[in-house]
Amino acid sequence: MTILDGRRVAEKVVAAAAADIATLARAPGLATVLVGDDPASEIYVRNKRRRCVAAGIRDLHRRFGADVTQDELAAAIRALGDDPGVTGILLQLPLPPHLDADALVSLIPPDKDVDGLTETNAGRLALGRPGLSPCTPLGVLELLDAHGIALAGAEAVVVGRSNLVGKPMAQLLLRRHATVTVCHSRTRDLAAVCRRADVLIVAAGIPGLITAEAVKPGATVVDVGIHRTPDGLRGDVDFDAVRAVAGAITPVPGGVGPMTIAMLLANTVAAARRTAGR
Ligand SMILES: Nc1nc(=O)c2c([nH]1)NC[C@@H]1CN(c3ccc(C(=O)N[C@@H](CCC(=O)O)C(=O)O)cc3)C=[N+]21
Repeated sequence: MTILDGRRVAEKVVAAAAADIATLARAPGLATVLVGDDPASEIYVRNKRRRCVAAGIRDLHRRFGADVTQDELAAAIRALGDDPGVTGILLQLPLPPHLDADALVSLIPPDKDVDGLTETNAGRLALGRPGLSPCTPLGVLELLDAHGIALAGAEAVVVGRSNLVGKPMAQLLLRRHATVTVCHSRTRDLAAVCRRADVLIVAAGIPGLITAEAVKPGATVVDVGIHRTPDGLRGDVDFDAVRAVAGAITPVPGGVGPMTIAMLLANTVAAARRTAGR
């Protein structure tokens, strides 16, 4: 059984991004936009900024109170979009409920959209054209590739259908010639579908959802979930039970999370190149 070590692979991706940045005429500038005071979001954004700064990215953080209006935030995102010194924009989700996240994401110029969340980038991914894709699914692929896990012709099952993870994950796996099934909360007999998977990717947001009976012996299991429990950080996969049947598995923490941040750096470099026309 192989542990898919996200921290180790992330180090390599970050080092490659830092080397790329050193060759650019001007360092990329990433605007992380954080609204409100959700403690988990604060930790994620702090980690993202720290890694970016260490790689030579200019940190253009913007912080707004939970009571910011849609119009104020829209004006701020438009200003970042117009600012040539800002080469990437990340709007941390979720937003407080009075804000329309879709409308705000739509204001991000597609070539500054380091999260790959705009309609343009989702469409580019669906059509197989070059663009920016979401960091978490990109990180999952990078982690699988680093461990030589074959995707062409493999049965891949994705649990979860969010715009940030499940849907783009399915698109990326299709692009890599996997046979892709997408499951969700209304799937009948989730365990039976998951058991077909050679590669099982779980992004459901439900702690411990995947137990050993849902995993084919020898399968690769990637856990995108992250939950703060009294026993510490846990994923969507019952790690201790599933590791006994899986051929390879990601830990939480130390699996997909560090890869997400590493791919943010890679996307920030790609976005800077796109906006500079290189
Ligand atoms: N617009 C947007 N883009 C995102 O990419 C995005 C988002 N919104 N909203 C929330 C999720 C969550 N996310 C994580 C990033 C890093 C870790 C990470 O570094 N995890 C560490 C543990 C860190 C800790 O929580 O202590 C690990 O798994 O080893 C986790 C989760 C990005 N997200």
